[in-house]
Amino acid sequence: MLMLVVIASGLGVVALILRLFSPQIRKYAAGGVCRSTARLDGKVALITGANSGIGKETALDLASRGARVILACRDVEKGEEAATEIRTRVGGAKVEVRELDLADTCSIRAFAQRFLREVDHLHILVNNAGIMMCPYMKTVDGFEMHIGVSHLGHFLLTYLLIGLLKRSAPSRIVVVSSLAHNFGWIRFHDLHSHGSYNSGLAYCQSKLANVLFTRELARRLHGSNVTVNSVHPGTVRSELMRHSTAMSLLFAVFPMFLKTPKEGAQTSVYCAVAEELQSISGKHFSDCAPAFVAPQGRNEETARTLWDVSCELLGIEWD
Ligand SMILES: NC(=O)C1=CN([C@@H]2O[C@H](COP(=O)(O)OP(=O)(O)OC[C@H]3O[C@@H](n4cnc5c(N)ncnc54)[C@H](OP(=O)(O)O)[C@@H]3O)[C@@H](O)[C@H]2O)C=CC1
Ligand SMILES: CC1=C(/C=C/C(C)=C/C=C/C(C)=C/C=O)C(C)(C)CCC1
Repeated sequence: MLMLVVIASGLGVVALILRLFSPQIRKYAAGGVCRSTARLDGKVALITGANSGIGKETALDLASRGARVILACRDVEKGEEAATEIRTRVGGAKVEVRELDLADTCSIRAFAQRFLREVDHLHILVNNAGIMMCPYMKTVDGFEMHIGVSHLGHFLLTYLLIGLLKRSAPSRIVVVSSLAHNFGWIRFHDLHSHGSYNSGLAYCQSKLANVLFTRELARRLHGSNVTVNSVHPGTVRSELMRHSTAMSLLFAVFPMFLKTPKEGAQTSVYCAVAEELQSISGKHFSDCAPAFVAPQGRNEETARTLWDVSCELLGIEWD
């Protein structure tokens, strides 16, 4: 009984301290801000998963700088709602919605075909869409959902659009990864978790794949005036936690530690527009500053092997 009283009082004290210091914690949690005032008039930006969270706020920011922004969403209705909100918040915003399901290579190919037919330039590609800790699921093509959407889907999309990005240069690719890449490793022997599945590890693997893809692509794009950098957006209140009750609870109990989606979008925007990053490629950023990359994210051999395996799985040749 006494133990329970001690624990309850302890928790009460912690809650009180958190409440007292909430404004300070919020200020710290908000993180870095993109200070660039760069305009994007005449530029075209494409953002995947732009109907919610970080993607929507990234779209809003780029639209407010004058860019024509294409929201690539798997649910067009949700995309249109986001576009309407952006038009309301940014007068004269040039936003369009197009259907793209990264869990289906036919959808990715159809999206790219139409995009290449109808859009002349592409200056900014933000590979933002992602899914976290879902129950075991496969994409239409039989890939495990995390690696299928976050890595393989974006790999194919980038492959199909790379010619346009090169013709539109200077252009930039931003890959939204995560601090979670630190806890991942690429399971080449069982990339799709047929043997055993852990949703957290599957997420970490997909985010590590984002970092490795960024570095290998940067190496291959050297001299093309197309740059690619990866990003950790911070811990952000969004719909990403929808599959994890534990995470949702943790986030509900400690809201002051979380970034808003707008704060979470700052590093993506920074990598997309900052003048000082014009020729920076293959790097990882967090809070609008260079960030630590785990050793497994710096391994060139792993990056090359992942590249080859990805090409094979997608049935493409990309030299
Ligand atoms: N929130 C956080 O704390 C962190 C987020 N990140 C990364 O940030 C990125 C954005 O996440 P966030 O904004 O937080 O989460 P949200 O869940 O709010 O946004 C994810 C977006 O990805 C879309 N998406 C999911 N699956 C597919 C698919 N098959 N095809 C097309 N789009 C798809 C979702 O569409 P729909 O709405 O239809 O499901 C949604 O628009 C992710 O890559 C995530 O891993 C990284 C670190 C921390
Ligand atoms: C422990 C702990 C927290 C949990 C942080 C977590 C669990 C972050 C997860 C980040 C993710 C999922 C990144 C996505 O890529 C809070 C809520 C900050 C509050 C303070 C204590």
